[in-house]
This record gives sequence, structure tokens and C-alpha cells, in this order.
Amino acid sequence: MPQQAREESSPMAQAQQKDFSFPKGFLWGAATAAHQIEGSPLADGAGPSIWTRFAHTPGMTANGDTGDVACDHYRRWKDDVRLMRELGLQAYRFSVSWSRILPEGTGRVNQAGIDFYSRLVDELLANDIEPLLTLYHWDLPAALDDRGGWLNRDCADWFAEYGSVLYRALDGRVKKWVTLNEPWVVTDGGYLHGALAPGHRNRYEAPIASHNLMRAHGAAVQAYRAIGQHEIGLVVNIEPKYAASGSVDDAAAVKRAHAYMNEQYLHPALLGRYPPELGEIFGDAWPQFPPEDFELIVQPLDFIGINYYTRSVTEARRSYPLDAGPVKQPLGTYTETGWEVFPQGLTDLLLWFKQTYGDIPVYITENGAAFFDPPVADTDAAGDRRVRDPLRTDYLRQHLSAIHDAIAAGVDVRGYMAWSLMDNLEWSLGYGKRFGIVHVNYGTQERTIKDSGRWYSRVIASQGGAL
Ligand SMILES: OC[C@@H]1[C@@H](O)[C@H](O)[C@@H](O)c2nc(CNc3ccccc3)cn21
Repeated sequence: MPQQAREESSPMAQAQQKDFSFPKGFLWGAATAAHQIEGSPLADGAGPSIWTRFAHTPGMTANGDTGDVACDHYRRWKDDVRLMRELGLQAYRFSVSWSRILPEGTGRVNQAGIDFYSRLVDELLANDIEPLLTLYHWDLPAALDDRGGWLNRDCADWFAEYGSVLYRALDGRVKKWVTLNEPWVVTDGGYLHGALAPGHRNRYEAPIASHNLMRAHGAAVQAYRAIGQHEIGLVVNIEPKYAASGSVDDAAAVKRAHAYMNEQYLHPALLGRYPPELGEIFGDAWPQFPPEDFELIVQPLDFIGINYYTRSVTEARRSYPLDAGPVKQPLGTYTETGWEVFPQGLTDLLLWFKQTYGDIPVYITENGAAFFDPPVADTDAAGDRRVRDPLRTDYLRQHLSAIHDAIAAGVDVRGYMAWSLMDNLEWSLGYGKRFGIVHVNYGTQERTIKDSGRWYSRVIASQGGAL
């Protein structure tokens, strides 16, 4: 057979030849979190959260940025749902501010808080948008932090009580519930390194907070099974760890980093045990947990949410607690938050997840990137204002393609929530990091759909065909 001239085509041309249709029923949406968009943190009887306190503590956030106004969503929620409808979203992942519902964290219920989220859910449903509700996205009531917060084993009962109030009020209209958003970040950021609220830096506290978060997760799932009729899951941030070299030390560093971020929460939640590396990592700071705790933690789940942003090329190096660290890639593309754009990592991660935990349904509950966006300036032919953000569109396209590859390889990915619906408060980094597919002018609160948002609308309308 004469050697056929190999058809050379560019990756883009190859991509254009690929059929990107996603499975029927694949759920397309976008995500936010209460503290990052709502503003009005103390309105209508709400109590302060640890983020209300942390952000008002001098030096804790960039430029002293707080969530006092944010995107003013607490007042503009109906217009924002209209924006979601204009984008053609099929789903919207949001979180509830615990201290709006229970101002002291337990006990007295603030009906105005429930009413706000009830109205939001009804407006979503009226616009054919499915709500995905996250109970906890980092904003613990300050009153509970005063009682030890996640360091107090009573937090499991507190969290189950809070979840039960919302299950009774909203279940049926809300059919997909999430207990915790990213226990890893809550622990690593809030209790080990201190970069996030409540700002502790204590290697003995971190494993205790982490374990109690998972106990609280289990208690909230147990409570749901007694009250709810639909689905509940856990959301984790995980990232693939690749060895910087072929050395034995780097391989060991990868094992530690992988156990610390990727297995520390999925193992107890799905397998009922911790990876053995955690004892090595924390040493004398790793407690002996009561065996019955793991029976509470390992509750059957309807899905796992995976938040994916980047990978880590990892080497052995002196650092606490891992003695491992990321190596910058000289030829890599990086976002404004310093994360390498590496979509293949998402495919690799999803294949690992299936191989390790089996066929539990997966939603990509966050994926997105902060890039410097040009100001809202020019307009398109129809006179609509534009925000040209090609890097974000490329990021989203590449990661959706990576998900498509994982689905083709048999991973049961059920949906995708772009992070984020709109530019918002990036925690300690303030308002300078923009992840939205919709631009927010914080001076006027004007929203402008970015080019990435317009592109995403076309992708949703074509069920992936326009990728
Ligand atoms: O940083 C972007 C988003 C953030 O706005 C979300 O509230 C949060 O759920 C979220 N989690 C990650 C994943 N990784 C991460 C790693 C270190 C620190 C903070 C987040 C990114 N993001």
C-alpha cells in the first residue's frame, strides 16, 4: 500500500473535525457562592459570618476588599436570573449563607433568610433553570466560630440542623444538594496556612477541622435521607500531580501531594478511610480518630462534584506539611491566579476518579479562569457592548473538550458549571481577579455578557456542537 501522505492538520482543524456532542441530558450551567456575589451580609436579620469578620480585619484581604456590596446580588437577584435566562443556562449552582438562615448558627430561624432563597429558587424554576444548592461555601456563622467552629465536634450536629431547615423549606424545588464546597480549601486555607477565614495557622488544628468537616458532611447527608427525596453530594477541588522528574524523591512527593489534596476527602467520603500517607504528612499532629466517625462520614452519595482549575507538576522540597511543591512550567500558559492552563489534567483526573471510586455520577461543579479582561469599551454591529476575553473562551473550550474525552472513555460526567456566572469577590484576593463569563462594573453594578458568555450560550444551545 503506497504510503498515504499523512494529512497534516492543525490542532484547531483537528478539533473542528471532532464531534463534540455531549450526552443527551448533560446539564449546562454556571456557579457562584453567596459571600462572593450577594452583598448586604447583615440585611433582614442575617448574622455575621467568619468572612464578614475576616474581611473587616485590616490586612486580611487585598485592598481591604469586603463582601459588604460585592455584586449586590441580594438586591439584584431577579435581574441576574434574567441574565442566566439570556445566557440559556440550564442550571445554576449557588450557595446559601448559613447565617442568613440561622443568625446564631443554630436555634432561631430567620424566616427572611429562607424567603430570599425561596424566591430565588422559584425564579430559577420559572425560567427553566435547575438550582444546585451548596449548603456550605466557606461562610461559617461567626457565632459558631466563637464556639470553636469546625474544631468543635458539635459542628456535625450544627450542620445537620442547618441542612434540615433548608431541606424542609426547599427540597422538591431543589433536587440537587451539595453539603460542602471544597473541605480541602477550608482546612488548608483556614486552619493551616491562614490565608482564608478564620485565618488560623496551626498544624494540630488542621486535621481536626478537616475531620470534623467530613463528619458534618456525613451528618448532613444522614439528615437529608430522613427528610429529602432527591439527590445530595459533595464537592471537592482536586488536581492531578505529575512528577517533576523521574527521581524517587519526586515520586514520593507526588504520592504525598496526591493523598493530601485528592484522596484526603474522597477516600473517607467514598471508601470510609483516610489514605495512609496523611499520618506520614502530619506526623504527631495526626490524631487517632474514633472508628465510628468513619461510619458517619461514609454515607451513600448520589454524585460527586469536581472543581477543576489546574494541575501541579510536583517536586520534593522542604515545605510544611508535604515536603513537596509545584514547579513552574517554562512553556506553560498561566492565569491571573498563577494556575497553569492544562486541560489534559482534567481528562487524566476523571479517569483516575473512575478507576479509584467507580461509576458514581460526576458533575464538574467549577471550572474557569481569571484573565485580565479589557474594559467594556467597543460595541458589536448590533450596538451591544462587548468584553473581548478570548483567553477565557479558549480555556473553557479546551476543558470542555477534555471532559468530552473523559466521557468517551466511559466516565459518567453529567454536567458542567462554569466558574463563574459573573465577576465576583475572589476571597482574600479581592475584586481584582475576574472569573466571570459576565463582566461586572463594581462602580455601577452594570452587567455585560463577555464574548466567553456569548460563546458558552452557543455551546449550550448546540449541546456542545458549537465547541
Ligand atoms: O478561585 C476561584 C474559585 C473560587 O472563587 C471559588 O469560590 C472556590 O470554590 C474555588 N475553588 C478553587 C479551587 N482551588 C483553590 C486552590 C487554592 C485556593 C483556593 C482555591 C477555585 N475556586
